[in-house]
Amino acid sequence: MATNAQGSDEETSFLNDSRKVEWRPGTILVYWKGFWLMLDLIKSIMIVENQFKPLPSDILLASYPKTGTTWLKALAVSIISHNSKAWISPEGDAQADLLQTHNPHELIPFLEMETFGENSSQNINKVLSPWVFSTHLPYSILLEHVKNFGVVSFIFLAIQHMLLGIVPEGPFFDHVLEYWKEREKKNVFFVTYEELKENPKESVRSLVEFLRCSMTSEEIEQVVWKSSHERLSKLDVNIDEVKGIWLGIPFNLYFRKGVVGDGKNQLTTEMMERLEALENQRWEGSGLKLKLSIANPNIKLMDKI
Ligand SMILES: Nc1ncnc2c1ncn2[C@@H]1O[C@H](COP(=O)(O)OS(=O)(=O)O)[C@@H](OP(=O)(O)O)[C@H]1O
Repeated sequence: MATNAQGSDEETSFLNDSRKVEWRPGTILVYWKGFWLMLDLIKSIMIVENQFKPLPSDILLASYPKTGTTWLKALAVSIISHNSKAWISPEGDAQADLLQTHNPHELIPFLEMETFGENSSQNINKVLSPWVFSTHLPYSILLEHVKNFGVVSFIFLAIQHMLLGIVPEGPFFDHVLEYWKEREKKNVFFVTYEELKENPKESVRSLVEFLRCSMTSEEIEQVVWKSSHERLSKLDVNIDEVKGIWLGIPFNLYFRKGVVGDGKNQLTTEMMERLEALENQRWEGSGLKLKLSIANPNIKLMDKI
């Protein structure tokens, strides 16, 4: 099927009969293959399907939205740039501290937002292998639509925060469960926000090993500091309201509090109970357990989706 960078209505006409909801004024979510996705995102998946062929050396950071993607991207940049020239500064300096001058999202693009055309960040960022990209897409959709996806190493980060119910890439419980089931595969590294918070050096050490990089304890400490919320949230690049915008989102919005458990302050008892019921229903017997912390106080909980 021919595709252009925008995707076409013809390609997505099969969605006409799908369930749809208006998530925000003007933004329609379509229920597709078990998940709620923005129509434009579905079009992008068609493009990815046609144009992107990952290599075994590529690395995919998969995460549910608001679970700590920005942090994981910062860690990956710090670790990988220590050992390879995956990114270079505009001045051509492979050793430059790119997190000082770039928001992590600028350095590691979302697969589903790439057009793979002449000006894509694949061309801008990828100097040498490995190419690192990220996704909020569910595992099953990637597996079905991205040729060779199975060979890519991927790191999944979940749990601390979440957006529940009818939200892009939701439902949360199903999204996380799909990746969780893959966690024992050799090319998978599954980590949670809580683990990273509780023992950052140990988690980063495991991540360094998974990425086949080598670092001393001091270097790992440096990576933890360089990628920390405390540091990044204060950098000019992430505060400056003029320069600091990516896909229409000001960079400072990626750094709210970063505190595990804060969501409890935003939920009523009834919401907590419904959440627990949903957790029991969807994760029963899986070994997954929620440590409650919800970033978005405006969540809508849905029993049945
Ligand atoms: N470096 C670092 N260290 C620790 N925590 C961090 C970091 N960067 C972002 N955050 C916190 O992650 C939350 C945002 O999640 P995401 O980055 O996944 O958002 S997004 O999906 O990319 O929009 C959001 O959590 P809340 O503050 O609780 O809302 C951020 O504060």
